[in-house]
Amino acid sequence: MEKESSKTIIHHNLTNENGSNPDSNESEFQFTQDLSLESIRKLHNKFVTERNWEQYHSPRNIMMAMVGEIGEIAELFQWRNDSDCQVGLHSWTDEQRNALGEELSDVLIYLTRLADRCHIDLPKAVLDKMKKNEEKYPIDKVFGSSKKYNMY
Ligand SMILES: Nc1ccn([C@H]2C[C@H](O)[C@@H](COP(=O)(O)OP(=O)(O)OP(=O)(O)O)O2)c(=O)n1
Repeated sequence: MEKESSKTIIHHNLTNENGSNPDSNESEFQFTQDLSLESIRKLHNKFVTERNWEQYHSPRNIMMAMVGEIGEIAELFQWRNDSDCQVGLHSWTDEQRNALGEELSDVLIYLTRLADRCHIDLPKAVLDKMKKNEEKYPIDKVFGSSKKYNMY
């Protein structure tokens, strides 16, 4: 049987038999299409090689850089009240939203770099993990509940 691409598998998981996503409608938030983890890995690899920075990019250094960037995300949220942290972050200024986008990007860039430096095929690992999550949390058992799997 022909091997299904990651893209096809994701499409199957997110759509019903009519090809539409049962969990969303057209007006809901979506990402820009078609930026794969592999393309991020390649772009960043080029950026690093052009600067002769591979020597600094050990798995441990990249892991620490990623944690630092996660701290920068936490800083953008710290001391805000609940009403300022609602879905969509509509009360944030454009400047604050741009800053968040930059920090999230730094984390994603370092995450793909960390997977690359550890020779972990991240897209495959994500699909495998999603499958495991689905098996561990069957919809009929967990619907509407946020308990951990060992509490059912
Ligand atoms: N040795 C490095 C340094 C930077 N970068 C790349 C990956 C990140 O996307 C971004 C991080 O850059 P900075 O360390 O300058 O961090 P910030 O952009 O968060 O700046 P600041 O710390 O001033 O907020 O640059 C990298 O790959 N390797």
